[in-house]
Amino acid sequence: MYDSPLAIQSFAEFSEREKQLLVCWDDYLTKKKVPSGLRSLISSSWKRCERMRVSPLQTQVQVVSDQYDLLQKKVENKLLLEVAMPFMEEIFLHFPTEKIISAVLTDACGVIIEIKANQKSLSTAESHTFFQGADWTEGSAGTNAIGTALATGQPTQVFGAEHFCWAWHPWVCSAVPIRDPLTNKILGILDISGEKGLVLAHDLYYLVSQVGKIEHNLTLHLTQENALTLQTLTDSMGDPFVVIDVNGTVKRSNVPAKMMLDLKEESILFNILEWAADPLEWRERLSNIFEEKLRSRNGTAWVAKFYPYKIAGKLFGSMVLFKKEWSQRIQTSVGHVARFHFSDLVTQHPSMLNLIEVAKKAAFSDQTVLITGETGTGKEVLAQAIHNHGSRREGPFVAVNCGAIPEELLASELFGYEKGAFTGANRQGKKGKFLLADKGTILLDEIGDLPLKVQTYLLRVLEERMVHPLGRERPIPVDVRVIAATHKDLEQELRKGNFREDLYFRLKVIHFQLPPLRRRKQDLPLLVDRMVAQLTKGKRKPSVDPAAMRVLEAYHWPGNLRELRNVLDRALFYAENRIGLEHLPKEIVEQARDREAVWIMSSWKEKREPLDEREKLLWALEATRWNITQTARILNVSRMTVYRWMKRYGL
Ligand SMILES: Nc1ncnc2c1ncn2[C@@H]1O[C@H](COP(=O)(O)OP(=O)(O)OP(=O)(O)O)[C@@H](O)[C@H]1O
Repeated sequence: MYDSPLAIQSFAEFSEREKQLLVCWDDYLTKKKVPSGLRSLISSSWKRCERMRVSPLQTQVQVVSDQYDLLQKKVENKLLLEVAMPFMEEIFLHFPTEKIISAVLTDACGVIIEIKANQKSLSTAESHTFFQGADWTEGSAGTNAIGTALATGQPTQVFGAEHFCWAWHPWVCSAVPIRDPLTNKILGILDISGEKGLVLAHDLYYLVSQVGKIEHNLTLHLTQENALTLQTLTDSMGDPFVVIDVNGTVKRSNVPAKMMLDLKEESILFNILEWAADPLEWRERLSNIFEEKLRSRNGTAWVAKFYPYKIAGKLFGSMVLFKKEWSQRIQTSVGHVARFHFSDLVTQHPSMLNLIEVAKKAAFSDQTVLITGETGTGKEVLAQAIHNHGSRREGPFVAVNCGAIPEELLASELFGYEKGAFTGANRQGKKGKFLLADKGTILLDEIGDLPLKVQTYLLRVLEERMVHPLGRERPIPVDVRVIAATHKDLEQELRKGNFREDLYFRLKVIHFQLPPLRRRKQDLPLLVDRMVAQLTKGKRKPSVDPAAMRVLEAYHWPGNLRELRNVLDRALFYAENRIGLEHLPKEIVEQARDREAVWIMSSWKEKREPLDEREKLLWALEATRWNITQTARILNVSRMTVYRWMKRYGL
């Protein structure tokens, strides 16, 4: 049989085809044989329905979403909804006014998340479970344009008795998958369903062209979002990052670049830093990946790694990532002095308060301490506070980032070497970090990255309290308190064979696990206040708007305290005497709002007391900072309804 995506080719064959299809449907169900007059896309779908035990006599489909789940789905599909809605409105305007016809949008699982129709159509659709939250996949609803388009990934029209379930035989529906422009994954389905007689009124090709426009707009949004995500991501990186054009003009830079390299947008990268090589030469090299050494104005040595920035094969410039030279990077605290004290660990969180109490006691012992926690939770800050509180406070605090040192140099960096120990070694020999930390504390940061060979040396040092510099016959006694830190799950590394069990138990004599910031939200106002004070260093301290604080409280902080500090640093860079929403990265504001909206819905759910219309409206308006579109989405009504209710309740 022909396999056009269209159910019928011309209106002239309408009644003939209608009868033919009914016979096909009857034959298939009674005689169990595939009728010849059927499009193969339909016969394949019927077979799938049989396998999935869909009842051809069912009159309803599964409803998977209650109000809360539906809201979750809307939040997850926020961008799709935002982009598709204007096109659904446009389609709706083309509908014949008195006819039963609706435009719907589903998510990638075939669940309806938006519907546009006149009142009459809505009531009819309601009786056929064609409403928000209903599952229109083939498994739930049998052959239908939405489910079959999802199953085949193709634009699909399903007419009359082509529907596997008789209850939808009075209908015709057309559906087109909307795909993610970047990954080509189906994001959802746009569908028009209506009375059978309207088969030609809603041309499948019109829908295809509307979906084309939706996908185009999605590309534009994604490009903008990517730029925003990139900005937030690069701001929270901690290392300077810039994008330059082919002339070396800085087009984009993150906060660390502005602060540490004193770079401004539109300045010429090659003119403002002191380069080891002639910048003119390597301008030519921008189409390749390469590294260059340089010094910033304060004398810090950096390595800049250039990555070509190409769009569709054309070179636009370069993305440049700066890293401190490893010799400067491995030592995280400056001048072997610990800056942080327990008084810096502001908290009201019960488990943090308890941790601080135990850590204060631990500060007076010489036992090895292991500090674990996600990146940026303050592991080094805690290590410094322990050092500064105990009897070693007058001694040095040496912090070593084990993950930043090339593996072949790690042992000599930690334990030192005698003069002439190996080719390329410093003539005078080198005192290792352990000896530098004598009478003080050594922090072995990123201990999870320590190669197995060096783990063996370290275990020996811990057991013997002696170091063996390379090339030296006799070991040297050393009096060091060891604190190790990692964001890795060491037990998992142990199971994978990447970490020695004996070393693990030796290190975790006292173990502190720092909670992520999202689990100590009550500390946010305190932390913000303290960090803003630290960052403004005695200058006039800007206030933080309550709205901005609420966003900070709602955000989930994957980069923890470091990310918070970077966000505040960035905000202070732009703000004058108050930090407002406009000074926070847009992505953080939007994510926080979405989360809050979900939270509001869940608290309604928990409350279980029916809220009246005005109360619900107020909650939703508050949650979205009076954003009408978002409020409408939360309440599952149109924007016009929100305006009407606001007027009705004098809001
Ligand atoms: N209690 C605090 N008060 C102020 N700032 C803090 C505090 N804790 C952490 N920070 C900030 O967060 C940054 C990251 O902290 P720290 O380096 O201790 O985290 P970490 O857990 O060791 O991170 P990583 O695992 O990435 O090494 C610090 O540089 C500091 O700016």
